[in-house]
Amino acid sequence: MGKRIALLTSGGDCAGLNAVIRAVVRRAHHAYDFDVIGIRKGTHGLLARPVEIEELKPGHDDTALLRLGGTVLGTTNKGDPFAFPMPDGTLKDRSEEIVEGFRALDLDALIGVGGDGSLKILSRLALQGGIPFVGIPKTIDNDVARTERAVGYTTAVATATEALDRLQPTAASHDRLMVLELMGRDAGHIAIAAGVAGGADVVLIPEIDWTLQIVVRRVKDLRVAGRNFALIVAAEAARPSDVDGSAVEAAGGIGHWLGVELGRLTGAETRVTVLGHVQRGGVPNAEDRLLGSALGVHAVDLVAQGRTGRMVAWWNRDVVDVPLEEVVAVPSVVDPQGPVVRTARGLGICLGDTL
Ligand SMILES: Nc1ncnc2c1ncn2[C@@H]1O[C@H](COP(=O)(O)OP(=O)(O)OP(=O)(O)O)[C@@H](O)[C@H]1O
Ligand SMILES: O=P(O)(O)OC[C@H]1O[C@](O)(CO)[C@@H](O)[C@@H]1O
Ligand SMILES: [Mg+2]
Repeated sequence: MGKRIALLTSGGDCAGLNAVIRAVVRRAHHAYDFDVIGIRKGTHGLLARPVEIEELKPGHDDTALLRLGGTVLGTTNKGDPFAFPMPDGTLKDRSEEIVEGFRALDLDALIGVGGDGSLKILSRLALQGGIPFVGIPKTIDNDVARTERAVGYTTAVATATEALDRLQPTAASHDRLMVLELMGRDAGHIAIAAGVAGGADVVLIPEIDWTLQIVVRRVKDLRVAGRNFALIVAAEAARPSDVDGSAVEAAGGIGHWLGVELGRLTGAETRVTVLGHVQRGGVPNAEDRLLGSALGVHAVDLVAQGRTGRMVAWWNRDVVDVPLEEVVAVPSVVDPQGPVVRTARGLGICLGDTL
């Protein structure tokens, strides 16, 4: 008899999630005759009573899902089941309610698509409830360990690069300094990649110590060298080491703070763009569709083989799987000695630590 497997998406949405959903449903039905139950809004769907679910069946028109941003299942990055915020302001462990919700559905396994935070939560729930679980990495932040790429990352980098393509001509036309703040809760993967691809003059990321003083000097040097504009990229988590970080929070984030400070200290007319959720939405690029499809197929194969407690991953031009406990142990941040940083330095991009 075929298995019944559940599928949920969790954490911040990103482009390519629907390609994953399509792949899981197709593989489950066509190769194994499994039923797939979609759980709505991540773990919230299993907390609700009645649980919020829908049966997912492959349709002849499901290719539309490949092109569709967001997640048709809904998602959440709020309401940690182990410390759930209650209306009275207290935090409550509601994990057992989720396990009960899962058990009541008489399911054989759970596939969860999530970033670092979600995969940590879902693996803990799976251990506690004895739920056979397979994880699929997705996050624009690309900070999931043991995979070279998470679904959604390359689309976000393409969007951020396009933002620089659009900022450069207007910066040059108006003799302006443009600051672009990019997402990345704790990591600078989007900023360093888009900074290189989009020709930034300065890229500031949390993994490399940088000072405002050096950024100011680079901007002034550019002007002396005859450049009439500058492109500064800052990851949202980047903070200067020569200024109290609270000033950044007070300004409303690193982008706005840099805009004020660089304008003041260089005399350049400055404009700030905070790209925000534009990086999460939109049509997935070909790479995220391919990655999402490959990881979705492999996740179902693992369930079919009874090889759970693992995350599917992209490594060395191949689809592989790794133990979840290795994934959740540490996040993947930008390697200051790695190839992208070396490339940036090789191109003469200032990373705020040295001129
Ligand atoms: N029910 C929940 N499911 C998933 N994450 C939750 C939940 N409640 C709270 N969180 C917290 O929200 C954060 C998840 O946000 P985060 O944005 O990092 O999501 P993610 O799953 O890691 O994916 P992404 O990085 O793409 O958003 C984590 O720090 C996690 O602890
Ligand atoms: O959608 P929210 O709750 O504003 O979360 C934003 C965060 O989620 C992400 O987009 C993905 O983790 C981060 O880059 C960002 O810090
Ligand atoms: Mg995350």
